[in-house]
Amino acid sequence: MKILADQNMPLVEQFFADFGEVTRFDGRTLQSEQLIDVDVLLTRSVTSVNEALLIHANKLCYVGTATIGVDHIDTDLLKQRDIAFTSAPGCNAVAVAEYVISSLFALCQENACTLEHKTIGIVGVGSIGSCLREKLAAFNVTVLVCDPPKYEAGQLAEHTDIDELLSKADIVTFHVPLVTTGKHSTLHLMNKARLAALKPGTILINASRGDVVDNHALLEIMRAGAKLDVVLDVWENEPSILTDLLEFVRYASVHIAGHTLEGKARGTQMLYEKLCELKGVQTGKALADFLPVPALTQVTLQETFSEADLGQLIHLVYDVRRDDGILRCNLASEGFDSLRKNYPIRREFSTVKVLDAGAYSPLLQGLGFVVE
Ligand SMILES: NC(=O)c1ccc[n+]([C@@H]2O[C@H](COP(=O)([O-])OP(=O)(O)OC[C@H]3O[C@@H](n4cnc5c(N)ncnc54)[C@H](O)[C@@H]3O)[C@@H](O)[C@H]2O)c1
Ligand SMILES: O=C(O)[C@H](O)[C@H](O)COP(=O)(O)O
Repeated sequence: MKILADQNMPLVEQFFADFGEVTRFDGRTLQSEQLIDVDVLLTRSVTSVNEALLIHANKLCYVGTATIGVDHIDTDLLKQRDIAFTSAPGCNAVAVAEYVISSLFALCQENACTLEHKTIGIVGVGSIGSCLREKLAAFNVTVLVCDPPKYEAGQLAEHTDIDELLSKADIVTFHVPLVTTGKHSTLHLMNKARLAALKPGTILINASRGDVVDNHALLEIMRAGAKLDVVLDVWENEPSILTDLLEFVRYASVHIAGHTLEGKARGTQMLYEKLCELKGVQTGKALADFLPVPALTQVTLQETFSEADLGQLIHLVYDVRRDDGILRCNLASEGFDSLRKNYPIRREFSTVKVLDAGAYSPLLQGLGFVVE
């Protein structure tokens, strides 16, 4: 079996070698000829899997994307051609939720405020939105959620209309798929009118897809003096992003919110499990067999630890400002894709055991730390 895998996908050889020969490709430049005689295609979000790419795919029987978003895949075409397909739902939900938590604590530190009594609007309450909601549950905050498709399907008990949510929220964070048609389209969900209507001081976070926020409109209102704390992980027209926006963005990163080692590796594992299912073989390999020991494994809290120190603990594991620095210092010389490819190792909160957490145990557990 010939397996073609994106070069930025970890652990493919470890998981897939028993199925056949693994060849790597550059996700942005994959050509249709490279799919001749290929049985399995494993992609990330930068490869459009469409008619043009599959024109020479004479043996393709399985396509997997190690991502949650599937806006780069023509799933109808795969169905028509009887090619099995899977994405990796939930693989990086924890990673993105931790990106948001890290951003919020960094902003609180720099703005000399706390999360207490803030109203946080989560738009899109799927894997990521729900994970973030759970992490925020132990804090004294009001969480408003907006997810019309889920609400209409009876899968969400409460729901706040987007415009009402935007009018009330101190913090609004987007976790929707990119949908370009229909009544729940998310293309420019944050258009100029909605951006302009945000209260001064609002924190606006987009770690979903760049096109969900109209970047030119955002630039326009920021240039006109809007007072927003903007955090952008995703951008319109990646990798050629609107660099003029950077000076108005508090934390900017290169679409890496989901790129913890665990998040990326879970994606590969999920594609492996699907292939095992398709081939009717047992899944003999687990993530824990391959993940390296993290650099930081244990932290002991002292009696003096208080909620004011929480940011320090969170940022020990992951500080979004590292990634902001990477983008600002290297974008011009390295380029967006290269910074994604060479993203430094990042681990999840669950890789760190917190000792002597005492009264902070529930809060820390809720955030995802292991508490003993
Ligand atoms: N920045 C990153 O690294 C990164 C990582 C993972 C996912 N993502 C993006 O985040 C998106 C969400 O991920 P997820 O795992 O939570 O997906 P998910 O499919 O589990 O959840 C998405 C939710 O958005 C809801 N939704 C759809 N249209 C909506 C609308 N118009 N308004 C409000 N809600 C709407 C859906 O009903 C669903 O509940 C992905 O589609 C992907 O594009 C980005
Ligand atoms: O949709 C997703 O899962 C993410 O956007 C994904 O983690 C990031 O994209 P990629 O690294 O696959 O290009």
